[in-house]
Amino acid sequence: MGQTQPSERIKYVVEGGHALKGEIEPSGNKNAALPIIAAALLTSERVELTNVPRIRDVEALVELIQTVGAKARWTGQNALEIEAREIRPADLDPVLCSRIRASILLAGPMLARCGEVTLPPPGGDVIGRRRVDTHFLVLQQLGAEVHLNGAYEFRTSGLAGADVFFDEPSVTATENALCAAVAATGTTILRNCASEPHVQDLARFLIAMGARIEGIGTNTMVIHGGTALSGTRHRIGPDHIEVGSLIGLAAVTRSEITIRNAGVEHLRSTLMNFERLGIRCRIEGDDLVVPAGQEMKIKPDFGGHVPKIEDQPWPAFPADTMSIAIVTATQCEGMVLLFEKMFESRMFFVDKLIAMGARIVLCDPHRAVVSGPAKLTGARVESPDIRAGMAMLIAAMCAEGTSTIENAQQIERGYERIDERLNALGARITRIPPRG
Ligand SMILES: CC(=O)N[C@H]1[C@@H](OP(=O)(O)OP(=O)(O)OC[C@H]2O[C@@H](n3ccc(=O)[nH]c3=O)[C@H](O)[C@@H]2O)O[C@H](CO)[C@@H](O)[C@@H]1O
Ligand SMILES: C=C(OP(=O)(O)O)C(=O)O
Repeated sequence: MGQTQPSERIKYVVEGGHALKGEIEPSGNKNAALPIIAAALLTSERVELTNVPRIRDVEALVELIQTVGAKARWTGQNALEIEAREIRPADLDPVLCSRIRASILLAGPMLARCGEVTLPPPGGDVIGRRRVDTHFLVLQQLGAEVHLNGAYEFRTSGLAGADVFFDEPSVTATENALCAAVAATGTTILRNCASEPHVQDLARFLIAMGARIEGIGTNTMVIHGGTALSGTRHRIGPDHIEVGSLIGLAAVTRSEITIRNAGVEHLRSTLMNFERLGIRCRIEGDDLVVPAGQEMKIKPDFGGHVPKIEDQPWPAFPADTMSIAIVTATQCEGMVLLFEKMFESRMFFVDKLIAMGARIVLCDPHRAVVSGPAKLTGARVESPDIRAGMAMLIAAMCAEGTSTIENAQQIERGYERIDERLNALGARITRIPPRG
């Protein structure tokens, strides 16, 4: 079922300096598809999902739900059917779990269906410490016992609603709590929880299954648990991080592109921060036009002070768009501080941009000052994580000469057929090996 083997090394050879033109549609949101696939285990009935991104992380989670007994079948390029008639808390492959962060998302649904699950530690992007404490905190309050024994052992004799306060608005912990709470008896209140578009999408999916959830899109959700959950059909929403990536890409390559069905209601903080870099987009219905000839002048704060782009929990600027903002800023006139608060090593990739000619001072693991514009030159670089990989692809596309991006399978964990889709707009990306 996997499109590429885990051990397969992929590289992109990119010829820089080509402007793009045309229309593109974002894929479904990876971080919505993952909890929704896990939540399909909550019912024994058939769930039909469309607009599922066909990416490595999704393929890995599909393999994991098959291990516990679910039947999963791709019925189209982006259509996935799941039927979890009989589920058992089988041993999950530690290597597969360590490849994706989302393996932890099986905790809530498996507790609800089987009363137990043992999960090897999750993986995901290597961008700093990936804490799981919030997952334990919230699931314990909903009636689970958690033991650390190399793997994480979750067990419950019955989930019960509770008034839960999150120590931080963790995205995947909120998703686990939602799945546990819909199956718990009584009412649950989740306070200080996450509210990202993918959390909202999961909540809507659960409602379509029969759950009762209030407060979607806010940091307090109320769940009236214990309702019977049935099969349903659901379309995964567009990936707002991919939209942010496309905006940055269009701006630095001086291209005009139209992003169709961009999910504009989720783009306010993204658009606001690109405007700080002198990049303005036009909203036309649910499409987003990135016009050519952007000003690309960083707007100082009032009084001429250096402005700041910082990530924060939703609805503020998403952490996953930070690497894209950094590479985009290298092509803008002026100076800006980029402040990443969530992960200790997400910014380390800037040394690769510096090697290409970018003017960046990494002040500490969380803050970088970018001064632009800088002429970038093609180089051989390696992608450490999904978003840094995309940032390097963007850099390579606006650089003079040819670049090679090694470890591009990282990019493909999060972006579907990105080489093909960008080449259709005029990019020159050669994937090695070619797609089979
Ligand atoms: C599969 C999935 O959905 N992955 C996303 C999810 O990961 P994930 O759910 O793993 O990330 P969390 O939301 O739990 O937290 C991420 C990190 O940020 C820190 N933290 C969190 C909240 C906060 O207000 N302040 C803060 O500093 C945490 O300590 C942690 O180190 O959310 C992250 C933050 O949006 C994204 O980068 C990931 O793409
Ligand atoms: C950090 C990311 O993903 P994950 O949490 O799956 O590692 C990301 O999508 O940028």
